[in-house]
Amino acid sequence: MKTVAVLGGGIGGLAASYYLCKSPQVTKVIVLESSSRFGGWLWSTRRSDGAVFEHGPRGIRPTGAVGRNTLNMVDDLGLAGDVLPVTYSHVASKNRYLYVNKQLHRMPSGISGLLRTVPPFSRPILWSVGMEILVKKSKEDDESIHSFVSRRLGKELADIAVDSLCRGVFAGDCRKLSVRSCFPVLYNAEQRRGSLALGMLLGSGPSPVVPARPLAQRSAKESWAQWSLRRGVESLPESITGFLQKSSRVELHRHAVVKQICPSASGWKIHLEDGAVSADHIISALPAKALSSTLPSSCQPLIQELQDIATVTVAVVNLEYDGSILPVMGFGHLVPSSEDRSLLGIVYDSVPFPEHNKPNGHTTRLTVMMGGAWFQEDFGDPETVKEEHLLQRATEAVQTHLGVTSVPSWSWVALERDCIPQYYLGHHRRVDSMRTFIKKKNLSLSLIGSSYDGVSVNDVIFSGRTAVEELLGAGV
Ligand SMILES: Cc1cc2nc3c(=O)[nH]c(=O)nc-3n(C[C@H](O)[C@H](O)[C@H](O)COP(=O)(O)OP(=O)(O)OC[C@H]3O[C@@H](n4cnc5c(N)ncnc54)[C@H](O)[C@@H]3O)c2cc1C
Ligand SMILES: C=Cc1c2[nH]c(c1C)Cc1[nH]c(c(CCC(=O)O)c1C)Cc1[nH]c(c(C)c1CCC(=O)O)Cc1[nH]c(c(C)c1C=C)C2
Repeated sequence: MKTVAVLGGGIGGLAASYYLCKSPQVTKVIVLESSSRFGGWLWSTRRSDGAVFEHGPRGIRPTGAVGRNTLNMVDDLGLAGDVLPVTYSHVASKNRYLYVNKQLHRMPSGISGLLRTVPPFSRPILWSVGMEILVKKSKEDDESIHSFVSRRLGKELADIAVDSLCRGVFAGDCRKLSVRSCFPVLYNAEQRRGSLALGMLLGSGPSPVVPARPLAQRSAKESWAQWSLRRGVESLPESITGFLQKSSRVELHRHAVVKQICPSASGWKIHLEDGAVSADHIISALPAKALSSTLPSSCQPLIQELQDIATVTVAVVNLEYDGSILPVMGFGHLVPSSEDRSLLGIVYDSVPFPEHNKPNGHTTRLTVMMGGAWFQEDFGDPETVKEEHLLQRATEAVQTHLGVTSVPSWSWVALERDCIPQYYLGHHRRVDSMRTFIKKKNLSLSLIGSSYDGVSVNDVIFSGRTAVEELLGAGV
């Protein structure tokens, strides 16, 4: 019987609490969240007229073990009726664009797209994929994503497509990000099969077994590419919080800033701004740097490793326009760093999720994402950047990239500080070394959340589940 303290009430902390709560082995779960709300970066604005705007994640992938796991949770929480699926045949799945040489280019997809030379690329993608089979496997234990893709698929794909992809997932620089930690499927395909193409055909290694419950089965049958929720992605943490509130074994604390955690004879003493709580075990779902500042000096090597996990700041600008203003239909477009270093991309939210538009109004919702690894060099110190400046940069980009000359009828600017961890070269060694330290020192501490084993909502939820399984020694 255990008291477990969960530090941080983002989706990672909530997911861990949800799995803990399902086990009769746990006597008490104490969730400590510093802010006034649970959910962390899952943050949706619901306007009184019914329109929904996402300031964090907007689409969640249903595929793979981690995707099925999230859908199973959504099913269990009774949210299946609120799911907004986007199938692979939807225009938002088929059309993704790159903004290169001041023009939008549809990313090649389907066999015919891969067979032809499609601008901005100078030869067919299938040619690069075919040649890739002949490239020898690397003996390095890690490599930057840019170097990996240049070596295997050619510099052009690395400079344009992969540079953009890394901006559209990590808001990061593919020359610094680790292929092993950011795209383990690609790294494993080379290591196990000697080639990406063969890895894709034959599989690149085992993945956890997660049986599909009805919603996940429906997603596979209907070929969903991504999904959201009717009242926005924030409904997921809200629903988990509702589930936890019903349990007499769970204590949920908002405005509870964790200041210090100290190992004690029986586990941990956790110091808050006002008072302290004790726990047998801690699951930390705090960002790595936040956890590092709570640890005692006896944990010095761990403190240093946690501090060394970099993060980037992203400016997220939601815009609403009257009428249908888009020149093309699709999920959105990404901008490679060679075109504009700090303008990462624009999501055409109204296309995948028209249900989030103002009902009975003809409007278009867009989200412009800026900064990331290039934030400081363009905008300077996040503390001093002005919202009006970010809004102006965002509307100018909509004008130049999409030819929209009208003024947005509504806007929201969010400066999201340190919101995406960057898994730089050697990240896997750092994470291993932190977990080895914890084991060697017999610390009853689990590390979960986006700082370690994947940044997607699915990865973060799965990290919560894995930590609970390791703690309780059973499937949950
Ligand atoms: C703009 C943006 C777009 C994204 N888009 C997608 C997407 O489309 N699909 C996708 O799958 N993922 C997406 N992600 C990634 C995903 O949303 C995040 O990686 C994930 O939400 C991180 O969850 P977390 O619980 O690990 O961390 P967080 O959400 O950061 O939660 C940590 C919590 O800890 C709290 N905390 C911090 N310090 C303390 C302290 N001292 N004491 C107590 N509490 C503390 C914080 O307030 C916070 O609530 C996106 C992220 C961003 C920022
Ligand atoms: C332009 C900046 C960003 C956009 N989304 C994100 C950033 C930083 C964050 C983000 N997007 C995705 C994930 C999860 C990845 C996963 O493993 O599920 C995160 C953290 C999903 C995603 N978005 C794009 C791609 C290619 C992916 C990967 C999964 C998938 O294929 O669906 C493309 C994309 N993101 C943004 C835009 C404008 C865009 C382009 C067309 C916004």
